[in-house]
Amino acid sequence: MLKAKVLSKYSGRVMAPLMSNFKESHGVAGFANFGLNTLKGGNDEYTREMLFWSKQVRNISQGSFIHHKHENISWNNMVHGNGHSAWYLSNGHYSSKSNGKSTRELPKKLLTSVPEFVKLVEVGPRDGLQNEKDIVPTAVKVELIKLLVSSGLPVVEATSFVSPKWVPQLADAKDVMEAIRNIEGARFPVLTPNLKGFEAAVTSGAKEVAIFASASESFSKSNINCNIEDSLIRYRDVALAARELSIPVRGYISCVVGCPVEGMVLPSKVAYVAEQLCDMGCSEISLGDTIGVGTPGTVIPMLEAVLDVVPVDKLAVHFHDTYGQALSNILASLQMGISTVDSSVSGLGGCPYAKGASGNVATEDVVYMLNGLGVKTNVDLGKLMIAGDFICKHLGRPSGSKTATALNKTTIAHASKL
Ligand SMILES: CC(C)(COP(=O)([O-])OP(=O)([O-])OC[C@H]1O[C@@H](n2cnc3c(N)ncnc32)[C@H](O)[C@@H]1OP(=O)([O-])[O-])[C@@H](O)C(=O)NCCC(=O)NCCSC(=O)C[C@@](C)(O)CC(=O)[O-]
Repeated sequence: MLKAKVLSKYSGRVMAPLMSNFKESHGVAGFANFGLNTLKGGNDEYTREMLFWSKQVRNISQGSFIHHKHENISWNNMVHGNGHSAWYLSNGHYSSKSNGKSTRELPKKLLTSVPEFVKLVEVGPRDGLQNEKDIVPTAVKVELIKLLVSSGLPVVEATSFVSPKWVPQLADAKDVMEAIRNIEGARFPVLTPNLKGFEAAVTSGAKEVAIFASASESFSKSNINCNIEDSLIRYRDVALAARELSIPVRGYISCVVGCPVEGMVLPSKVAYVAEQLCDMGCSEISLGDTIGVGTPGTVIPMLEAVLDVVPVDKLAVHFHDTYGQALSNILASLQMGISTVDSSVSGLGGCPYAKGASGNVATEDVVYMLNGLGVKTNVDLGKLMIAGDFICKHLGRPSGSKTATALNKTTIAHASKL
């Protein structure tokens, strides 16, 4: 019932435009075409949904979407500043602020379901720094966290209480927690893979924890050294201990679209793990495209499957940007009602157990897009860029954020004319 409702609600709005892209890319080989190849792979579940969408495209192509295309948005509009996305200012900057219209006033068919407020969960200090070749000093991590909080981010994932043999980059978890103990204005969840990690986290002052399961057996084994069922048993113990202390638990699911070893991951597998995490009392479930292979074409069916079993207000999305698809996937997720988005300042990150995966979507890019949509985040983009500059200088490399790069270039270009 819910499934049918979700499909009828989203397939027309979201999938019709997407299907024409599928058609165009049909037949292109390689992993970059991951979504489509999985659809072509003869998998029944996908094939059924594919047929459904094709029908929707035929029905809609004569009607609302094509017609709508001419109504409000054109590329010229956007670039020259009459649209909602970017405004050229006299100081040589583009502002991503919308032109004062709320999301509700934006083109109705595509954007009415986008939430008015999005909670950003900054994962840079944890997901970002866990993958650095050189270990970042504790003092730098702490300064980064302070700068991120001062930009207005409401949640900053601070570190992980995992085995230091597995992730030496975060072996200073206790010291980080000690140093940020008195920082106000944000919440600081930490990753805990088992009871040992949970107890250490609580002793170090953690008030929120996150457990991290996988939708792929192979990734579960390489990341936490056990299969999915055993991980769920472990996590039930953590969730129980947390409930006794009234500590909220976030549940992650990795590899929600693809796995570095197994390839395609079925939406039903993701939904199964999501339901288990929900049943054990997770207050939020973050769906991670760990290797960044998803496109809206694979992300939407996955979200539909999860929405059948977990209420939308409990869901968060976590996209790595390996194939440059993260922002489109986020927009599709927002259109489906999800209002919590994970991101990483300057696009830091990657998972040490997912070879080839690049960083998370950059927080600066997400804030820029949300500003353009008129969606509130309470994050100050300028202050966020200061945090990004700080960590990039320390790491000795350019920002992974296109927004930060563009705004910094504009500033330099403008200054050189003065
Ligand atoms: C889960 C384990 C511990 C199992 O590791 P194991 O080796 O199977 O565990 P064990 O119970 O046999 O213990 C081995 C040693 O680790 C110690 N140990 C055991 N637990 C802890 C602990 N909590 N803290 C500190 N030490 C610990 C334990 O005491 C023992 O020490 P020894 O006796 O050899 O000296 C290990 O595999 C591990 O730490 N894995 C974490 C790996 C990790 O952090 N990966 C990155 C997470 S990112 C992710 O999952 C994706 C996500 C969330 O970002 C979403 C996305 O991007 O999509």
